[in-house]
Amino acid sequence: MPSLKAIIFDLDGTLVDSARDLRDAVNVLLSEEELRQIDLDEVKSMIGDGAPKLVERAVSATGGDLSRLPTLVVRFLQIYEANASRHTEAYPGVVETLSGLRELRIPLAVVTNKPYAATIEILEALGLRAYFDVVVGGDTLPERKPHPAPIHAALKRLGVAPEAALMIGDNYHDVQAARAAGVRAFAVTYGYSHRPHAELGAERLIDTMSELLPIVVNDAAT
Ligand SMILES: O=C(O)COP(=O)(O)O
Ligand SMILES: [Mg+2]
Repeated sequence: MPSLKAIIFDLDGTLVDSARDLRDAVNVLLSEEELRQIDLDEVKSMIGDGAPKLVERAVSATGGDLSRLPTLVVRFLQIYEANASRHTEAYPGVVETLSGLRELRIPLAVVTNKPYAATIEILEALGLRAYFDVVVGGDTLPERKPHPAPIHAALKRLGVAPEAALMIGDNYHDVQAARAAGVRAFAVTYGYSHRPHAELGAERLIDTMSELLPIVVNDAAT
């Protein structure tokens, strides 16, 4: 990858496993609404398209009143933002990889559909904030992935052309957004993909983040 000038990471399901904190916050909301609780697998199938969509899916799956959605999303964010990093942890190999990429002086960005405030809280709590030159949240712009605008915004702030960048995500919307932005995309085979990894359309699949650094180093050497 000789021309690689920046790497853009998705957050949930790619850098961090945040499903337990999301489940717990959703369940506080659901119990306030006197709706049934959801389990970890259910919440994983609902993550990926931002907080409003997560709340909509959870309320709809548990038979709640969707006409109150805007209020419920505001309440969910209050609950979640106060507890976003209790159980959330970086996946294996993430810290070493980010540190190795920084040593190679490759600019790094996070482009996530998670709201910006919770994103920063998690990155700071896990000691990851300093690795990233740019962080774009799900509420930073009017558009979010799979729209290419958040990726374009990150690249503009990094001063890097799309063809010199690589996106890494766990979900279809990451690959779609990257494609629409003219950026290459890899996908991880863990995380919360809603469809089989082979069908994500990624140029390459990686089973753990530890695979990334050797790929970047080897490609740069060829
Ligand atoms: O908050 C979400 O639903 C997903 O966030 P992600 O874009 O980091 O996977
Ligand atoms: Mg994700």
